Amino acid sequence: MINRMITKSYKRLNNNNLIGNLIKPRQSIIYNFSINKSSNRFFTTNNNSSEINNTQQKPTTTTTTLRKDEIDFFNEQSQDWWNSEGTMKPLHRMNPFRVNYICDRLKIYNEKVANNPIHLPLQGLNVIDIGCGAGLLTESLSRLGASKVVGLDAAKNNILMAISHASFDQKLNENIENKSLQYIESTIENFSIENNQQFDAVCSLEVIEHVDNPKQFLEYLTKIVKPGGSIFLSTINKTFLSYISAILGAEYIFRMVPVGTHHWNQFIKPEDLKSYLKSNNCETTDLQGLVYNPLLCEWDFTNDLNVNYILHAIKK
Ligand SMILES: C[S@@+](CC[C@H](N)C(=O)[O-])C[C@H]1O[C@@H](n2cnc3c(N)ncnc32)[C@H](O)[C@@H]1O
Ligand SMILES: [Mg+2]
Repeated sequence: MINRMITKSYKRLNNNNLIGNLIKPRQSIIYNFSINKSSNRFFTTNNNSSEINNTQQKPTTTTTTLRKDEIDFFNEQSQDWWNSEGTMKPLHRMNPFRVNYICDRLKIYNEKVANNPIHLPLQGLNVIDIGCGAGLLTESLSRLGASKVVGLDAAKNNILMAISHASFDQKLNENIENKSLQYIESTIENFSIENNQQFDAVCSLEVIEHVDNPKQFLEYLTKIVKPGGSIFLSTINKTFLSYISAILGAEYIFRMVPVGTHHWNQFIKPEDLKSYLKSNNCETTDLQGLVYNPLLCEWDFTNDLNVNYILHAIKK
């Protein structure tokens, strides 16, 4: 029932001429909305840039980390994103692990987090989720009390689905209304040029293997991290085993994700990621392997970095 309502709202948002008319390609688009609970109708406006703190009206960049084929692919997945048994099942199952990882690492490196109440570990923090999809991690970051959470994705349908989904939860709807949770349709390059704000934590999970020019992606990403702030990245290693497991196994044998989700040549070795981070003044402080059991549909941490891994880095 709730899923049908979310999909209906999402379709209404997607058909909303107001949004369609205002879209300017290659510029960040912030969606503000509220829901009238008695009629279940959305009131949406969007606003190019003025809601981002310290926004400068600079031209957007001419280079892009965006691969159009990837964005087309993810735009098509948006309606199934919150189906925990659907094509995003592995991400749904991974979410509690990565949320715990982020909180545990921040507890060590951020004084505020170390002193925060246990149920609101991110209280007082500014956090951004780059390539947020329809908000799996973004929603968790907001629920954990972050004072500002931005979910940013280049796929418009994902941003609209994220807004639709959040609006059916009282707390998240409140957070959107008071702007402590904000969704933006943009790329990292446009956002980092248009916006002066720096964040206590920048997360980009399962994204970098889908972008063009990961080195440049990280140059832009590291610019929006505060000195002493944290970066969380998760992705897939470029090994023989990752081809067998993440492509043959996950796409062709177990049909866990659609065929064509991943391209082996875009996978990244942890040494490369660490060196790109280092060249942007960021030190990797932790690297953990993640392993998925397709029979139990469960993730676990491992010392083996051959397939999936997550890392934490600190900007100096
Ligand atoms: C596999 S999904 C991961 C979603 C989310 N981070 C999660 O783990 O739940 C990758 C997301 O990255 C987005 N994406 C890909 N390239 C991007 C780019 N250059 N800039 C912003 N978003 C991008 C896609 O639209 C897609 O939603
Ligand atoms: Mg992926």
